[in-house]
Amino acid sequence: MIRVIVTDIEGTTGSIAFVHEVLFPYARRHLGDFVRQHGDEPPVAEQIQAVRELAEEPGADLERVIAILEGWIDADRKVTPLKALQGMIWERGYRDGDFTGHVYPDAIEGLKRWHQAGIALYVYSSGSVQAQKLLFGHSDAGDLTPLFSGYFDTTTGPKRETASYRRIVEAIGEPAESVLFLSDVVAELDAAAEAGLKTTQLVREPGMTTGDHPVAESFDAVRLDE
Ligand SMILES: CSCCC(=O)C(=O)COP(=O)(O)O
Ligand SMILES: [Mg+2]
Repeated sequence: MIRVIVTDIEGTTGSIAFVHEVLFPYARRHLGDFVRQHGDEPPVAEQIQAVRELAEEPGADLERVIAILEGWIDADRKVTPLKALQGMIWERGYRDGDFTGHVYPDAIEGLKRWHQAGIALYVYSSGSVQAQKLLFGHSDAGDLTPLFSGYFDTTTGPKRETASYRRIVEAIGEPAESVLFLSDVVAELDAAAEAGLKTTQLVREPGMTTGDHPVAESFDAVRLDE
């Protein structure tokens, strides 16, 4: 019996286009100014130092750090310091009303229905926990954060590694087989299934690569009894 649902964001609760055509370009546009203005503040300084370590360039000055981060945005690297800084930058965009978080109508309804039925809902995204809370807190349908019991990001581990899902299940405190993971990416679902979770792939676009997981075109079609 499914007691917990853990959901991916990009391609699952919301569109890939929103992330790649709105969020990433906004972060890229504001990255340089943000790092120059806030680089001395401890939460930002910590991530700048993490960039130097991850890039193995301990002597990188601020402009070099900015260039490394811009390269990582362009390559869609799911690395923690970039994801943490993007979350901080998006905060202003949401606050100023430059955009709202895209969530598919069927996802909004599905999340509300499952929450109402007593199923605990969690998010697992490469976007930082701050970014996740911002997206659902400033969604097209208003504040959806009361629906969620918790959030996981790359500080728990990469989404394509089985160990990440073992950590999530341990943190949630439920048996793996009572946890359903929703994602559009087969490699993420494979890793979750390897850890014993139930899985369903969201196939929102025709022609997407599928694997050995149940598929659903929308949250309406997600089965909890498979
Ligand atoms: C939290 S919204 C931004 C999502 C993001 O930065 C990203 O890289 C998408 O990752 P996901 O794991 O949701 O596919
Ligand atoms: Mg995804």
